[in-house]
Amino acid sequence: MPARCRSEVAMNTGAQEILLEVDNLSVGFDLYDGSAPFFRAKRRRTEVLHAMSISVYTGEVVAMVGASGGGKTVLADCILGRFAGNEEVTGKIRYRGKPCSAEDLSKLRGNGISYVPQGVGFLDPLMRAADQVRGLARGATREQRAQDADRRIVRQRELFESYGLDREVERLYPHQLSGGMARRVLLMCALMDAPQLLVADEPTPGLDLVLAIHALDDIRTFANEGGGVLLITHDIELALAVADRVAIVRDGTVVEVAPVASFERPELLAHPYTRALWHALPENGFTACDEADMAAEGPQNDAAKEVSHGA
Ligand SMILES: Nc1ncnc2c1ncn2[C@@H]1O[C@H](COP(=O)(O)OP(=O)(O)OP(=O)(O)O)[C@@H](O)[C@H]1O
Ligand code: NI
Repeated sequence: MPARCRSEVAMNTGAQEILLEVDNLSVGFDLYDGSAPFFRAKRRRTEVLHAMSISVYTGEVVAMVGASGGGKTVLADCILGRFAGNEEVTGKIRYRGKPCSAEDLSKLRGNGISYVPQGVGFLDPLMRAADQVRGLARGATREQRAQDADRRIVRQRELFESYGLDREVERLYPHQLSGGMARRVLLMCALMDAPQLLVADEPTPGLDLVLAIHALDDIRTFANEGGGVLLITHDIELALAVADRVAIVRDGTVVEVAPVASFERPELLAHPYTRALWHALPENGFTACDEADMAAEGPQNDAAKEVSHGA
């Protein structure tokens, strides 16, 4: 992992505006008990997000770190207005201060908020790489759409060049792309429409180190130029390399949001789970977490649980 991407690119110093506020979001899914015969199957509600709160300002990268199954992708789906239909959702999501319904959020997708999905299965298997990145041309008239299509070709070629993808790759279908190429195509799809907020769900697995650094630099540069990024990752080292703040997710809730600087001194970290993650970093001795101790201990410093941005 890169030592500190943040030092390589000057930080944005402009006034920050709030882009995204997730406020006390809870999500429960209705599931049917598969062990019972169909006509007796009972519906059971399982809550996977519990009063989750997180904010992202312009100019910052907020990393969301936590174990598998913690609810990070469910949160991303909610922000993108992608609901399965079998869930109950409470709480609020605001974009630029405005409370958004599921419909508002799905309209913002590609029009302000872009997504880098976790799986390469999001690519259309029947569409060539260049067309996936270009997306649909927009415009009220045929002439406007033709102009937009030309602009998209130029932008797609810039992105391909910057990500080291040859012209031959333009014509490949997803099954012909390597894992690393497919991930780059996903990232380029998200950057195509000049979003304000990027929600990136594990954008680097499958990339070699050089490309992972490139992807992180790109995410950092995007924020420095005034965008905001919610970067979902398992990898705390990656989070510390690129983010301004790190939100620690555990069992469907954010247990702590800490500025990256707090990870230099574990006593600045409020929650035992965050400190356990810190101790598990190779440079800090690689000590395994003791789940029982963490369950017994609560956060030690409630005031540090949610820190203000840029703190
Ligand atoms: N449509 C759904 N119906 C029922 N349960 C779901 C649904 N989508 C997700 N879940 C459950 O919600 C929980 C959180 O899943 P999620 O994919 O958000 O975790 P994650 O933190 O993104 O994990 P990973 O790091 O492995 O990607 C899991 O227990 C998952 O099984
Ligand atoms: Ni996930």
